[in-house]
Amino acid sequence: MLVPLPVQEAFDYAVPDGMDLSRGDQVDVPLGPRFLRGIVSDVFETTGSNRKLKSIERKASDPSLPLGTVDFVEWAARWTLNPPGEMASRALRGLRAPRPKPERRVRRIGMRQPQRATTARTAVLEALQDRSMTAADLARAATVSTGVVKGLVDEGVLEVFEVEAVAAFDRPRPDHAPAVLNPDQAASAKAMAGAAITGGFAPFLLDGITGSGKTETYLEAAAELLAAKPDAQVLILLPEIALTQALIERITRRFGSAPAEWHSGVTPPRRRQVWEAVRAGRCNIVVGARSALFLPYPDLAMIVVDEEHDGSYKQEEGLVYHGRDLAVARGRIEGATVVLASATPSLETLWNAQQGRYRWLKLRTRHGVAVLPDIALVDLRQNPPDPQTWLSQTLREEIGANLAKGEQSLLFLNRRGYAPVVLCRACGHRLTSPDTDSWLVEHRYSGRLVCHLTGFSMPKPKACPACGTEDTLVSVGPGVERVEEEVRQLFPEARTAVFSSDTVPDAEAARAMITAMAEGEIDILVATQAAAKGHNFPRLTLVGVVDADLGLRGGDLRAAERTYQLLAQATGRAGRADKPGRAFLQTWTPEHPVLEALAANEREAFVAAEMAERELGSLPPYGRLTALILSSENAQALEKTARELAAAIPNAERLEVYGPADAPLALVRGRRRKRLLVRADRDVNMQAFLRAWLGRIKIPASVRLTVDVDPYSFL
Ligand SMILES: Nc1ncnc2c1ncn2[C@@H]1O[C@H](COP(=O)(O)OP(=O)(O)OP(=O)(O)O)[C@@H](O)[C@H]1O
Ligand SMILES: [Zn+2]
Repeated sequence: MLVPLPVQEAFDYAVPDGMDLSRGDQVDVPLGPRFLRGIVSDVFETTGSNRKLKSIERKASDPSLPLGTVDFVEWAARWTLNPPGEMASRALRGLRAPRPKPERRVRRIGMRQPQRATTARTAVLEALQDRSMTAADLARAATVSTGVVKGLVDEGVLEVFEVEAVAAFDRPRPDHAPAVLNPDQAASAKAMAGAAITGGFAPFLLDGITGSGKTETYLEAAAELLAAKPDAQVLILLPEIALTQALIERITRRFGSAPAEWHSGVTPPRRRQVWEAVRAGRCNIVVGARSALFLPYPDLAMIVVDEEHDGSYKQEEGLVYHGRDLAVARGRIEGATVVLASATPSLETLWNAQQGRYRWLKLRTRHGVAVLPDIALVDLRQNPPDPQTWLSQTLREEIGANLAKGEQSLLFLNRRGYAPVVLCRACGHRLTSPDTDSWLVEHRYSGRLVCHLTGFSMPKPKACPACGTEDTLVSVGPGVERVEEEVRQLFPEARTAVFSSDTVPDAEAARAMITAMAEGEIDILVATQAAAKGHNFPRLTLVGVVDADLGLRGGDLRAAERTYQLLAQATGRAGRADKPGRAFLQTWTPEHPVLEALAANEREAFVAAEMAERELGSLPPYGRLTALILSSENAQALEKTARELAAAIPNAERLEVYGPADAPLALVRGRRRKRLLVRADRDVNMQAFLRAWLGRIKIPASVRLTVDVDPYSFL
């Protein structure tokens, strides 16, 4: 039995006589004074008189989980070392949400006629006929006010009744609005669709430059699959909620019906509807965030992981897992086709493609007349911005010229807020978060200083908290808000906007901003990575990267890879339609290999150099890593646990453990943090090693241990 508790084992319960159970069934089981919802993982006969087992209370009326879903959560738990019951409870999330409120609709009572037939009333009855609708829909259909509908209800011509709101997911129509694919696209779509129709695990890398039509291609593959197998289910994962609206609209246009949407921004009642529809096979296409992997698909035939390289697929809080890796695992378990799509695939995925584990499909050109933008490096040593400004002469002139032509520009800076650091001119004190090792970032829109790590915020103080002098706090460095300020001063007549998670907090706001951009209502968009990936802005022809060195300074395992990906994505927004695009990267180190590779559009050379470095250190994808993070409010308990953990390391070959050491972020929300890092060759069974190790020691309640298999953050 898998029950949602932080333990590694499954629980045993006795099956009452006459209860017919099988793997995947939902049951309620007693645990102490409570009942918990469990998933049956195994049913077996015991012999002999073992200890007395408690009995299952009842079999739930909720639908069972499909076997593939149970296999998947168990596999995911073993791989990530998360408790299986907690993984399983992920798969029940939508079911725990409340049902939507019943819908109130109106319908006619027999053939009763109104006493006085006005034009408005006749229009209502004509619009309604013998159907039922909500009063609001009916009024809209008849173009009258809802008062007219209400009048007819009061008179007894119409009646109000309640129906359970069932989400109807219309079947996608594969022949609704097919795209005409170019030869590369068509060959790729055919390969993916063919594999999905045949069935069996088939992983693909869909490797196409930005704007080459990867989305177009996998949607055609999905269409071909659904034409051959109308009951098949397709899951499309996106790294950011901000990208979902555009894709949903595209799918709706392509298939004549909207897909289901699944992410944290979807209301709980809606999530319940989606869960039930997916389980019942009433829904064929799901667009979602990584958590959509846990839905109970009975017939999953294709999983697309769009922008597969994106670090947002890694869930860092709570249950730590990598959505892309779990997508591949789910595909293997379901015997499905998995499509990893990207213009800048991760080194892990490229490695798998090179090894022949993934079939490698390539789209080499942009669709139609569009071409990749020309990328130029702006050497800030030759061409420095004026003091307290951030745009070089070159970039200013380019933006001005673009504006004069009536074309759109995007300025990319991956930093939210106004200024990343606030310091005191009098004593040099830098303002930090009170309980966390991080600088406070100034936000002018909200007038607050914000810790980006924990969300802590406070008003900007008048006096320095260290020396008490007034009016000495200065903002150092730029964030997007500050670049926007500069743009407004330089080009007061331009329509300027900021796109970051502060100005675009949810899917609705993203849709509004993307529409404004697509319709040409914005001239200059200053954006963080929230706008730099995946979007399709047809009128955008100039991209300026304000600080191309930013991501290279961190120096963790993937700093170069991530910077390459992010800047290739950002510059790839330019020139996607008929007009050619240009991109300018401002840098103090134009000789950096990452920037040289970007400017020369030489991804292969960059990848080869980066792979060679990883191979030297036996680092991913040539080796495997796992991080162990210990944290506690109690410094002594933390020290002691770290020492015990270090003393309990099992012997193992081709595997090393580094640490414990203070984490770079040594204090978060008042908790001290220590890290250990395990590196192993690829053929070492990392999970078995970790289980043996962690089985040797007991972690006290005051210390939290997080196991991060394949870490992306090293803080
Ligand atoms: N075969 C086609 N017919 C018509 N339009 C196409 C075709 N292929 C691509 N396009 C258009 O080209 C543009 C880019 O395509 P798409 O968004 O699918 O590219 P992508 O490779 O997914 O992009 P990115 O990696 O940058 O997110 C879109 O406007 C799309 O409609
Ligand atoms: Zn001071």
